[in-house]
Amino acid sequence: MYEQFCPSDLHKFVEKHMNKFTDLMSPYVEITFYESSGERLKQSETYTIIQTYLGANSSQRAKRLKAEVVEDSQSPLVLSMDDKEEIEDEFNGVKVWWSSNSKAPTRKASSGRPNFDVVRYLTLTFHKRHRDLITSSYIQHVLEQGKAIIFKNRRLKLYTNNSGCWWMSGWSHTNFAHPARFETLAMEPEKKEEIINDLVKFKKGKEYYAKVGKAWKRGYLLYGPPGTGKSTMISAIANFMNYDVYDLELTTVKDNNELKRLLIETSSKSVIVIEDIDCSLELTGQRKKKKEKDRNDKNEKKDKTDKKSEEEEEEDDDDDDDDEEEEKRKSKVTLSGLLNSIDGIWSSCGGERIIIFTTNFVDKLDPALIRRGRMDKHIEMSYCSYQAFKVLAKNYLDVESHGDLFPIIEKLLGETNMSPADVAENLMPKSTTEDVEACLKNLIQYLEIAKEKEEEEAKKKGEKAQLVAGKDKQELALD
Ligand SMILES: Nc1ncnc2c1ncn2[C@@H]1O[C@H](COP(=O)(O)OP(=O)(O)OP(=O)(O)O)[C@@H](O)[C@H]1O
Ligand SMILES: [Mg+2]
Repeated sequence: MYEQFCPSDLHKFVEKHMNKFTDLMSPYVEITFYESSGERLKQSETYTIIQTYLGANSSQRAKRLKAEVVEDSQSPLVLSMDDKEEIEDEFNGVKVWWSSNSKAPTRKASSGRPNFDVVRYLTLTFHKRHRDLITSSYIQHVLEQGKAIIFKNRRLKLYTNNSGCWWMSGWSHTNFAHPARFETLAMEPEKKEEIINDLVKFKKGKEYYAKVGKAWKRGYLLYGPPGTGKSTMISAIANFMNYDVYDLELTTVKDNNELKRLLIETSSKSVIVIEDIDCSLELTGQRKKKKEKDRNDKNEKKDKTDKKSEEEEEEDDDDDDDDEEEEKRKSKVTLSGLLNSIDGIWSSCGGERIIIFTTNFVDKLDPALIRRGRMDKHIEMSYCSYQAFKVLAKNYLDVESHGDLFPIIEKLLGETNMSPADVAENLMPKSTTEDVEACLKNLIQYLEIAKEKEEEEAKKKGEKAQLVAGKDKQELALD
């Protein structure tokens, strides 16, 4: 007995064989990229990357686009090709076509449970004579470009190891949204240019570092008085490089092992920051010195006091317990631990990292810590120069000159030390009625007061020095 064919079966049969026939005859090849794969229908990373590439390339050409809000992206809306849309792309003079498609859900997933998810996929079509070029180079190009766009658009992250709980270690993060940029950073244009060039060279240096056999990293030491823009510079660097920031608080790191682990956990394309390095490291030394001093003081006291009351002794015991608890919480990171960790991170995971130390007192630092190779570039952040003031005036007041006030400010800035933070503070209008002239006059007044104070202090110092010199002379004469 022949099986009976119903009309729909016949239709399917004809369609299937027609498709096979056209496939055989067609000079075109198709590659399909599915949106999700595997039992748990995990979103395919490749699909997202290609979709991003096509979104960037198609938004000008495609007529129907899909808009989505994507977490972790800087742009509020991310555009991509809508369903059943097709666009043309060209690579090395070869045309290819991409189409965005979807299939109705299959009735059952392999788990046996009903499956309601629409299957989405992107199809790449090209002539079979370009098979090699497309499979070896074009797809690679699409993936690289797509990744670069995702990287450029992502939100930067600020990681901190300071959770507030001494027993908890590891990084926690939040979005990094500091507005500082090199354009708004007040410093001499040549110096700024030099730093930007250094960063650009570093970013493009992957092959160079590989060639000379060095880990792809760069260390910066930013030093200068408070309020001269060290932290602002770090944010400007992170924004310029599009790198995440790891703000490493050394004083909450338990010991050298934890420090090493934290550094190894940092990702590539990041800035690792240790602020006020002089304070962080001295803690260990200071703590030891302080403890020794306390112990000596106590012993001295004991000798002097013949007998102590029981109450006093109990108090002392409590103090010791507190000391021990405090001691446990304090960082046991040592200078050599820090040096080893820094060198370790470069050798074990060498990819694209910048490490920045800041300090107010560069002379206090151990030369080993800041030697070239560890801290490749030493950048002095200095008091506000006239050039730096001009950047601040443009930022805060949107002016590049104003009557004869700029030359007065130039003269005063040359005669006194004022940080850009103080200058900026004085340039900000104190009320809605204050105009540019009022703000500049405020600054002039502040600069004059600062100058007078500096002169007075210098005078006092001079008098003191004279006094000391006079005394020394007298003593010498008596001898
Ligand atoms: N060079 C600068 N360019 C632009 N703004 C600056 C500059 N220096 C300081 N400022 C302003 O002053 C504020 C304080 O500066 P910042 O925190 O960067 O100083 P710092 O050198 O890190 O100081 P500290 O040594 O106390 O940490 C910033 O928020 C910024 O508004
Ligand atoms: Mg700072």
